[in-house]
Amino acid sequence: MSSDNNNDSQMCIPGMGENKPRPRVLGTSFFGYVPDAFSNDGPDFPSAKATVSSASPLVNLSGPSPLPVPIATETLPDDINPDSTKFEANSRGTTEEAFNESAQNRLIIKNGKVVNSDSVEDVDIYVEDGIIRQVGNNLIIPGGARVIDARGRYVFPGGVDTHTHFQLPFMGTCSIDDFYSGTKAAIAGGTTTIMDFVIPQKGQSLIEAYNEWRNWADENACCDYNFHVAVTWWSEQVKEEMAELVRNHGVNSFKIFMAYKDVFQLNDKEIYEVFEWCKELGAIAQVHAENGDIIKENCQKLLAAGITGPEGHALSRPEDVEAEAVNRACVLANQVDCPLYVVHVMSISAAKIIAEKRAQGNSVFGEPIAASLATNGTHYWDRCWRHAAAHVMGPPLRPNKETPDVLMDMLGRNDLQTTGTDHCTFSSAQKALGKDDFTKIPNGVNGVEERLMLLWDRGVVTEKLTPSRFVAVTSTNAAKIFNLYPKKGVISVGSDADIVIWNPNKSKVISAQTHHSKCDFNIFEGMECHGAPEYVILGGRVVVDEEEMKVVQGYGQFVPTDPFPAYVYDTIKVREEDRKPKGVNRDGTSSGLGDVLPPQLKATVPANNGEASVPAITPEPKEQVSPTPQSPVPNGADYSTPTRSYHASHFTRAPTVSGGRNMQDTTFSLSSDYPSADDCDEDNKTSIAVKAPPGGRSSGPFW
Ligand SMILES: NC(=O)NCCC(=O)O
Ligand SMILES: [Zn+2]
Repeated sequence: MSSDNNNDSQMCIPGMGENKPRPRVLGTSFFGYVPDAFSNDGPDFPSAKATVSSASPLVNLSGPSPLPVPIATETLPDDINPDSTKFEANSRGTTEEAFNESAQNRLIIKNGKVVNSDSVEDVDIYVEDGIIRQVGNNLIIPGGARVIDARGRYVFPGGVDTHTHFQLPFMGTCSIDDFYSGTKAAIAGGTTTIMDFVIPQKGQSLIEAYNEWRNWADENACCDYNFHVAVTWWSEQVKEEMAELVRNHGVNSFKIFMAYKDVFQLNDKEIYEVFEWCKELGAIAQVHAENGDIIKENCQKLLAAGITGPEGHALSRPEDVEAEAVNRACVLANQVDCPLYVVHVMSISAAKIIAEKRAQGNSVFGEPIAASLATNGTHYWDRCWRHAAAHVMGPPLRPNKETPDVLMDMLGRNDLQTTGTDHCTFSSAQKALGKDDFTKIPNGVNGVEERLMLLWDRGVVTEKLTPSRFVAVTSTNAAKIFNLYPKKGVISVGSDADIVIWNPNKSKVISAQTHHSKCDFNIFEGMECHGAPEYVILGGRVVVDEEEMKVVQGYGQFVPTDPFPAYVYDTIKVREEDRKPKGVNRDGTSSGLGDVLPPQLKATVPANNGEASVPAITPEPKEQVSPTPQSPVPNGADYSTPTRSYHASHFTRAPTVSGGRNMQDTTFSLSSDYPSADDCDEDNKTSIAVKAPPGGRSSGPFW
């Protein structure tokens, strides 16, 4: 529920520097605490020991269900946050012994349609101690677990929001949603992991800034989280601190700004060097792509011409100013074979450049956000200043009303890969800092709560996205790119039990009156979404229970990310090898071109112009994954029969005992001479495995 409207106290920076970072008790290894998750012998459930010697019977899920055991509702009073409790413990694993030793840490989700990025299956899920222990049918599980009947519902991995700014000190104020309200809103919408940005001031130590952000998040986050770190200045110290963050602080991504001149913006030489260093460290380089020099000039001209309102913001940052920067960032990153992730893709022109560069083999990923996928920039011309200012963000929303649809189509085709929100909210009072000058309006909009509902309504219901593609772009791809996979982004044995049970037949109307953000405005106000979360499970705990919020302040865990994500860097290695410069051996005996042309030149050479016959490099056209059940597969393979047979052909290791994908398997395959950034991505396949498919639209009558 929206509250605290226009409250000055919201502009402070709560808890700044008071606490030390909280150690992660479970260790940095994804699966250190699930030693047998991948063994064919089957998982050794902690509860099994108790089960054998106790009266608790084994339950066969194909038989009658045991009575549901309601999960503990938090009982600690919390005056400040009435619908949550404060988590007093250091970790959710160690101090909640009572929870862990009781049946309440066991959960069975039955009868749902389980959607992963590469499959849709009618299977049950058994969760114990925060981890998915079994996936399949006729599971043999310990008794006394809570049962959730998911009949008629989809069940998919918790959302991963790649882009938030909670309590960001910015433009003379601080974004109003802190790590408590922001993550609560995330959970309400089905997102269980957020990735926020540490943004040091120019000249500030990156480690010091990182520790500040960790303090804010560690005490308050209701959902899991980690950090990208912005490189806002450049020096030897910054280089060393980037290495330190990668080595010892679980950071594997760094963002540079091409905008915010004189504040955060780096020049091209610096950007080149940051990219080169990211590559060396095995990190992902991220870019806020807008030409800050042009924006500065435009702003001065507009203000001089008397345009001071929010429309000036849009006019100062036209689409080609974004597209130019995206292109430049791609060129720079490509010189040093650095993987590039373009945050908040706001325009068709920018998205097209990403698609073109990917088709040329660049390692580049594009992240449209909830705002660019569901609304447009005509709002900047609204007669109400408050309304127009509420939409101010950079890059701006585009006045072209086609933009959201085109970006959604491009997500469906894998021209774009992930979705975030750039959730960075400012109250109307905060936005009013720029009432006489649009350049002073704090930039930022909401979206962390609405992202999944908007993606489902505008993507799946319209058949631009299949349910599997929805999962890919709301969690799996992000998890793969940032090396969180398979801990996050998949429902499989050994993964964190971050699960959403989604009712495709439920409708919700978005409103600032009912949202969980502290902001007094919602840019999606009045939009009706078909499909909404009914249950959200985080680390095995039911935090949205039939729509009732049961979040716990501080329950969220920091999730460290390792460098060199295989999903990204396997391709980079191949590409780098392919493009290694080689000199020409001029022995005087040959005329014409040698056989050492680099691949990027070969494509432009007529076949008979040299000694070697040179195939043109034509990337495979990307097909939309059709939502039509059991669609024909080009090579004639029948992927409609048992899902795991598809896996068997695609993966090299044996499946797990329940038939799940072996998480140690690589997703990388040398399927083409010249792979694009994620040819290894099963989401690119022209078909997905569908078992007892829902058919047609996701709303309306269900199977
Ligand atoms: N995007 C925006 O307008 N605000 C958040 C800061 C940033 O990402 O530029
Ligand atoms: Zn941002």
